[in-house]
Amino acid sequence: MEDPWKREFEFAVEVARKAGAEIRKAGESEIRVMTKSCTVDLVTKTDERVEKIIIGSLKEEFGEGTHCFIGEESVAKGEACVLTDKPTWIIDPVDGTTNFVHGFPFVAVSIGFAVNKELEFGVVYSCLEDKMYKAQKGKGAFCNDEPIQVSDVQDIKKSIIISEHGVDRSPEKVTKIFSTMQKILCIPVHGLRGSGTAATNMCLVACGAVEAFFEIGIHCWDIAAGAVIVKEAGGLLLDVNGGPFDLMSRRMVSANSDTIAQRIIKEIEIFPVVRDDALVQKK
Ligand SMILES: O=P(O)(O)O[C@@H]1[C@H](O)[C@@H](O)[C@H](O)[C@@H](O)[C@@H]1O
Ligand SMILES: [Mg+2]
Repeated sequence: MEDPWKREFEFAVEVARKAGAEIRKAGESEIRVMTKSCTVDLVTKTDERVEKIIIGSLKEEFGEGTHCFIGEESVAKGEACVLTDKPTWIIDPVDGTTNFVHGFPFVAVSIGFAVNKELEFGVVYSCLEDKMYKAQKGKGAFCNDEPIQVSDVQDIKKSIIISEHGVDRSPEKVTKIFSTMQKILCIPVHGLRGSGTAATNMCLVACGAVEAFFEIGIHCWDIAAGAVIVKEAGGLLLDVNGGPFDLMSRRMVSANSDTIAQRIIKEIEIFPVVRDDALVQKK
């Protein structure tokens, strides 16, 4: 099978590893914490610096203007968040920023790549675990170059489900989030987990450590890379209402099978979120 984006894929792995080393080094010294949308939506100088390193390296390697970029911290500063047909890098420089600030050991660099709005490959580097997850469309999923695949558990009562509460602390949303988690827990499932980073959660689905991850409130940069990795590991992605996966919708279910996905979807109490491509952009 032809491999038109091989060079971009291989370079993305290199850049993710370099970015991970920067994050580990930064974690050894004072971390300056700032906030974005609310007091618990944290960002650090490391997030911003690492995103600049990633995008700068990609522009240097592939030229200015040939590719588009959607980066979490660039969007936070007002850059557009619109997916066009052009080759587009979808980047979360530090997924699990709150974990990074607290020294909780799950922090990932997430680099997705889409062409004609189709995800071509994804790289997630869990840098404190030194686990490099990667996948190209049609070519399987790997962790540290070993093939990975989703769990074969079909009985929801023998599953672990992973989700996150996000940064929105409004009572109506928190109630829906925890009511959903309570319903799933009391199916009962073996357990509920949350690593604190969507990208890592998706890789845990891909390697069979958990059966499904769902979340309402994530962003395209949290899940673009993980989406390819889950699919190439034999999993599937859906909207939380059971419809087709929509990268920009800020909600999704990723699972090892449709059986598990549909059982989870039955319990999810949906609340509205503003799409990534409807975010107000810099004038
Ligand atoms: O803000 P980052 O750390 O990039 O993303 C985090 C996780 O990916 C997500 O799952 C979590 O719910 C979110 O709160 C947090 O922003
Ligand atoms: Mg992030």
